[in-house]
Amino acid sequence: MHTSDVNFLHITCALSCLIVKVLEESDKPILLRCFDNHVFSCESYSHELGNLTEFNNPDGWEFQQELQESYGQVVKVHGLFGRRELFVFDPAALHSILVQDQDIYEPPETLLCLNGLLLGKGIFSTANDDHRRYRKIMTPAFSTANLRGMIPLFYEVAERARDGLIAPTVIDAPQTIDMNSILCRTSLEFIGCAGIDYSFDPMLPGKEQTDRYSQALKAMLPTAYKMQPAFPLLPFVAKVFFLSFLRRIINFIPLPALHELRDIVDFTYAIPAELVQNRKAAIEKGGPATDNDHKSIMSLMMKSNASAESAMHMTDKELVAATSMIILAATDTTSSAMNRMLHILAMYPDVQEKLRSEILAAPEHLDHDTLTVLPYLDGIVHEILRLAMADTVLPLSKPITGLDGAHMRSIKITKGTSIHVAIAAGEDALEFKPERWTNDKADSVTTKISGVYGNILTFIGGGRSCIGFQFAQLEMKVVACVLLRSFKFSAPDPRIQWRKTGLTTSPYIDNQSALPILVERLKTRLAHV
Ligand code: HEM
Repeated sequence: MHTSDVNFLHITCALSCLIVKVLEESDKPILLRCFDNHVFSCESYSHELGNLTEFNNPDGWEFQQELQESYGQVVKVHGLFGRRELFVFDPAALHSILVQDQDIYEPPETLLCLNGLLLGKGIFSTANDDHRRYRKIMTPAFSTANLRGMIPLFYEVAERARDGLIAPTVIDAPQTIDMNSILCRTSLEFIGCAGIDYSFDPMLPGKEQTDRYSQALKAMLPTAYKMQPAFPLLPFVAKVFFLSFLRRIINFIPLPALHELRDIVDFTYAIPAELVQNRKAAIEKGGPATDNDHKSIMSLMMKSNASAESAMHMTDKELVAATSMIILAATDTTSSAMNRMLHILAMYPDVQEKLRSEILAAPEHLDHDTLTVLPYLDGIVHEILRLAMADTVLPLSKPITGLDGAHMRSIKITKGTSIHVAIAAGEDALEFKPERWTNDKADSVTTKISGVYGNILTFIGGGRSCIGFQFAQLEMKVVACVLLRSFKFSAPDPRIQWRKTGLTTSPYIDNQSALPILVERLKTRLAHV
């Protein structure tokens, strides 16, 4: 089964664009055991913006694919004002960057500063020990035991989407529905309810989603990226100016995008700040704020404030930053993956029917452990999330040849070089094969690349890997179980194109974000809708 027409593989990272920066001069990091290929330099670029335009272009994934196909395992690309950057596909190099030598590769300071100015101090705006501290505080909230407790919430949200957003439209006859808007609302509501115990959207029939907080968060990064050429100044700005002074200066700079961004930042601070205060007050009174409260990620994180270890305590500001960061990290990424899933299922009726049979043979409400082991569902979700199968990517063991003709087994990386981590590669990378995941086949590949499981880099790997990958997989599984029991999906609009939007990809038709799919109610199977 080939899906080049869907280009379904590209789901990218939450916030940091998968660029890391080398912190020390070193011969060590990139050990390339590649065949006699060249470190090619990408020829076409602008002197000011380098290759940024190509990377940020809605069709930027094609550019990355072209780089890999035309040049090889390591490509020299151009950053802002002619800076040398590397694009790396080689699995041994990726392992070195993400796992083995991760301490000498960190996200660029500009990016950490940007995230810090927009969201506050937290997991997305810090490096080294600070980052490790935030990760240590947040990790227990994503434990299997806690995820088990969240499953009923996931079902409650998916069923509200089914009953409020889809069923009323298809009650009499099949209809073409924009599933993108429904899945975006659903994924936000998932993280709202299970993440911070806050309902963004009642998901009632005929009502548009109007939550201003989520819309402001969504607009934050695209608005900031309008000022990307000024990003190199951010570390200086963050070091020299107090935030309160900076805020005052902004009022006098005649840049509409900057003012827009200031208002977004103010607004997105207010809601989590209120949530944190309410939760603290409830805890002080001795009980949870609501019935679900004790299960949400936020309240689980707040538990660390009772820890005897003071480094595990979070200030109110840190909790506010963590709230916004979790919502940003969890929303577009998951809705993009769920969109892919429905698009693929609508394109391949046999796959959809096979999955529906497995779901119908199981009880209607599954617990965590059953959701993790339904084999075909598991294969589909892994396959949708898969980005690269490294064992087929690169011939190994031979040195690389530099532009000067010299053979190299390693490349000297100068301090400050930015490295782009390639997350989609592989000979059969564009083929949709859920079967490759059955019986743990994917884990038996020979060349390991450091992802969180089974040789994929969808969630990156190492110390900055996605903390919510199991949360996301469970959301996708619950959505598949609830929707496939009730509806049949078919005839996706052939004009749907997957485009890079900010940091993830979304389905588009004529420059509008949309995933029109024909939805039919399965009457015999759904008495209650
Ligand atoms: C299909 C859905 C998802 C995808 C593809 C995804 C992907 C990623 C990637 C690639 C990173 C690394 C970013 C970087 O280093 O620049 C990341 C980090 C992160 N993700 Fe996810 N993510 C998803 C869902 C979620 C969810 C549902 C949550 C929370 C509930 C979450 C929370 C986080 C956090 C907190 C980090 C930062 C980890 C750190 O820096 O230590 N993600 N995610």
